[in-house]
Amino acid sequence: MSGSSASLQPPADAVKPVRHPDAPAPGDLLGAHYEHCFGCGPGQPHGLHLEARAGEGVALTAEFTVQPAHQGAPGLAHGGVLATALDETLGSLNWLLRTVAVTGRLETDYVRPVPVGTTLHLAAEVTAVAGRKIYSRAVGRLDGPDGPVAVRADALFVEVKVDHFIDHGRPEEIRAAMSDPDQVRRARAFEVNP
Ligand SMILES: CCCCCCCC(=O)SCCNC(=O)CCNC(=O)[C@H](O)C(C)(C)COP(=O)(O)OP(=O)(O)OC[C@H]1O[C@@H](n2cnc3c(N)ncnc32)[C@H](O)[C@@H]1OP(=O)(O)O
Repeated sequence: MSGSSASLQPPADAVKPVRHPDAPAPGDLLGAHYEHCFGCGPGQPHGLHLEARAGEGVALTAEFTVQPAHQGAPGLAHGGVLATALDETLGSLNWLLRTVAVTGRLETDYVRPVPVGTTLHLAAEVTAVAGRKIYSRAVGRLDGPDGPVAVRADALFVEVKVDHFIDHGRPEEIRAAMSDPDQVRRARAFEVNP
């Protein structure tokens, strides 16, 4: 069974997403937005180290290889980790819009078990935008970009101001991220247009 809930159906006045003119070119790796991000950061030993690559329009692809640290049942990826991979992939789309946004709702279908050692091939796209609301979907496949579907998600991201992170984040990490001398890294920690 699948199908997303009513709150993930774009309203009648939703518009098509517009790729930002400064978005990375199709085929370019997006790179980690923040060193300590559990989804993509190189500084998280047990993180997913997910690598996303810009596609055409407001779409991208990503890969994540399931490690032993990501198990739920013996030899199988934990469902929450797979949801994280989908969330991270979907969240990366906002970089192509250059909109700062956070996940409001994420609905996941688990279609096939994902063994440890598997590389999950993810593809995601923004389907519609309505004011601050960004509607998107993603699919994760086994054995290659055209392999069998293992997971699917529909999501709603909500645009926020950078204050969202400043007001709610733990001061130590906020201070460290804000004092990074690299201007691009500093901005991307919050996915703000540098
Ligand atoms: C830097 C980027 C990193 C990316 C990492 C990957 C992405 C992530 O994991 S982000 C972390 C997880 N997410 C969070 O922590 C978000 C926590 N939630 C919040 O902060 C707030 O609830 C937030 C910002 C989503 C919405 O709050 P707020 O800004 O007050 O907006 P609010 O007025 O409630 O909602 C705006 C619209 O979105 C809709 N909406 C908000 N949440 C939901 C939801 N869960 N389901 C459906 N609709 C929703 C509202 O109905 C409203 O719609 P409308 O404009 O039609 O009335």
